[in-house]
Amino acid sequence: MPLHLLNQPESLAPSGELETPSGELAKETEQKPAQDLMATALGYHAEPRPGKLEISITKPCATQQQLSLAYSPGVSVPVGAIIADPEAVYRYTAKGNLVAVITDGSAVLGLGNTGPLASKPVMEGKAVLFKSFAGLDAIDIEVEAESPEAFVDTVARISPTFGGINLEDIAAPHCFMIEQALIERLDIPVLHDDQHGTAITIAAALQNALELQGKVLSEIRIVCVGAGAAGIATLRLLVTLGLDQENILLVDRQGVIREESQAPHSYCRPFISSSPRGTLAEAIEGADVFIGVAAPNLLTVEMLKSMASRPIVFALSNPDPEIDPRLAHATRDDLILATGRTDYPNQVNNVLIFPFLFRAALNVRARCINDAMKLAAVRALVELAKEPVPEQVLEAYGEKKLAFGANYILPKPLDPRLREFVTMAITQAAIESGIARI
Ligand SMILES: NC(=O)C1=CN([C@@H]2O[C@H](COP(=O)(O)OP(=O)(O)OC[C@H]3O[C@@H](n4cnc5c(N)ncnc54)[C@H](OP(=O)(O)O)[C@@H]3O)[C@@H](O)[C@H]2O)C=CC1
Ligand SMILES: CC(=O)C(=O)O
Ligand SMILES: [Mg+2]
Repeated sequence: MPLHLLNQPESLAPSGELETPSGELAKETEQKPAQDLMATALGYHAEPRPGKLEISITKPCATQQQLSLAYSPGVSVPVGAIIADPEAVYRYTAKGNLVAVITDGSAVLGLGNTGPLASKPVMEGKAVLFKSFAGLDAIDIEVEAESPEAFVDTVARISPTFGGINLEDIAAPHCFMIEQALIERLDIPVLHDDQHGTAITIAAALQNALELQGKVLSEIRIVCVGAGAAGIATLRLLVTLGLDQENILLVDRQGVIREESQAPHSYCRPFISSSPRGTLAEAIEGADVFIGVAAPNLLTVEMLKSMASRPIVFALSNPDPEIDPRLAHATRDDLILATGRTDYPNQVNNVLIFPFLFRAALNVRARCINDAMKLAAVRALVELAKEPVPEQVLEAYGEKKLAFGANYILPKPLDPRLREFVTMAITQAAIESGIARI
């Protein structure tokens, strides 16, 4: 049974009671929905058969002739074709539509280092999203690796099977070196989703939220809690898009990262601050934007109250955000709030991006996923959020109306337009930037 659910009956539930005027949550009434979620989630994963994936075959294999084509002797013919021309593998095998979702289990959602075995439901889940949102076949691979080098070696050795490698839930700082090493070593796209999928989604959501709040990226002051995969990649992308490096305070367990010696790893270096502010409470005072990619319940009511007018709070730790959304909304009515969860408005989650980055990359057989493709993905999400929302999406979410505004800053993950709109934008960027192979 997942430890997280067992140990945290206060885990947020969408239909729980509102907080009391004093700000305390009515815990007793919350336990019921949390227990319901436990039972429902376990039942969903266990029945009618364990897990969320199965393999299906695409060629008939019911007669002697079909068997002799699928297996010996017929199968030797495509083998010969691939020996003669390795690119023929894309014509005669499933490689070109197959993505590996690979983890070492070191940073699983916000649950921490669960190890590879316990990460399997999350990785199967990512594979489900690849298939249902982008039509890509994906298989989860959980690796027991004694070092980052061993992990890289394992992934490189199994890479001939796949058209792309989605690295998932690998903790900083190893994730940076692992992704870079694999990009250099392999000729298929490799992407660490928690870095780039998250950064792209946050960048798009932030641009739209800023527009709604009447603020501009180059002038805002931002506090990011979590100096890991998601935090570092997001700040890098936001700086590329115009955020002033001087206006960033990056916070880890020790507080604002202000000195090299205090930084948990060298990837923090560009974001070391000279500010006198040391604690999160000091950092957040007057800030326009809070980005939480760290752990639950780090942003207190007092901190939220101390932010600038019309603040933006992205509390993105999964499954439990840095602040309870109901508490946040009860504290301020001028904020725009997002979480990583499906059961609240404004889901800022990399699911909006990773299926389509790989769909586009595999469509044109791109050797890698480059910056032009990532920036095109940001723009596509920004634009799609401003289009009228189809009836099908309203039905899927049980909503009467959804329109660009404080409670709808990004398209919903179940929006079928994402597949065409976002994939097309990324594909176009791949072609124009010259990395498409077909
Ligand atoms: N909504 C979304 O789409 C996504 C959300 N996330 C969420 O972001 C979080 C981080 O993920 P990721 O970057 O991949 O993981 P990493 O392990 O790479 O980074 C987590 C970082 O957060 C820090 N941290 C943990 N607890 C605290 C704390 N109490 N105060 C300050 N810093 C803290 C860690 O420090 P230390 O190393 O000392 O533990 C580490 O620097 C997770 O909760 C995850 O669910 C991630 C990706 C996508
Ligand atoms: C969404 C996601 O990838 C994470 O929380 O790790
Ligand atoms: Mg993840």
